[in-house]
Amino acid sequence: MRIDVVTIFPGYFDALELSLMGKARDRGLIDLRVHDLRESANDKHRTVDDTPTGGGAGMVMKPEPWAQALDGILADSVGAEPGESDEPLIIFPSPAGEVFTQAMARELASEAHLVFGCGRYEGIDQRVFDEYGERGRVRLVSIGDYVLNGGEVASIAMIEAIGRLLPGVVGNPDSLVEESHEDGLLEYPSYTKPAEWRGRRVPDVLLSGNHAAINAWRHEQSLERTRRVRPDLLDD
Ligand SMILES: CN1CCN(Cc2ccc(Cn3ccc4ccc(-c5n[nH]c(N)c5C#N)cc43)cc2)CC1
Repeated sequence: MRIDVVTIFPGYFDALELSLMGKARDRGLIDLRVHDLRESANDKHRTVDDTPTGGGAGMVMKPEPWAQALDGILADSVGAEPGESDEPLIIFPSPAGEVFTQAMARELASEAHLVFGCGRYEGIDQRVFDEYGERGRVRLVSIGDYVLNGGEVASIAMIEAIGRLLPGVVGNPDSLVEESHEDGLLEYPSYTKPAEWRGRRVPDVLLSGNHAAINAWRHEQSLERTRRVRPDLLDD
């Protein structure tokens, strides 16, 4: 999968050189390209923002630098493999977006080419979304009901959630199956050695070697935790 990121803070994405994402890049499973939006601003001061038309607080990101950056990426995008979507999907993190979920991560993991447009200030001129929404596929996506200062942290979260689902990225694919939200439930509690720690014992069933009983206990624990913490996940 090719992933392009457009941002005025490229340094945020150094985090994706670490751990599993870094290994996936080294192995060619993810082709991550980070673009500094200011390099697409042609004035002397590399201006990317201006005051909101109609008044209001803060600044809004100008459309021209975004168009130069996105046009360059789309022009450079190659055809997809059979079964993959042709056009790159442009994702703009936004507090006004559809909420990112594990199901969306799974859906986006089948894309050949994703582009993340990281806004800052009070957001991006609406005409950028209109222009690229008419020309191709655009989704505004939120990682949760709270306000961040820009789209970078959200993009890193989504890239990690999507990237870890790609074949070969996570060592043992079985570990992707029993995770929170993968089966619609929260994950069961996990334990390791020692069997007793500060007087707290690991549940006996986990030491029994009875895998049917262990699986039943784990499913019940997932259900109980989901009922207690996220009853909304159990609504039909
Ligand atoms: C006139 N209006 C103008 C907008 N403000 C609201 C507002 C809009 C954006 C920002 C900062 N910001 C800029 C780009 C950007 C991208 C994503 C996110 C983001 N936050 N939370 C998530 N889950 C996010 C995600 N994903 C935040 C971003 C701050 C305040 C109201 C008044």
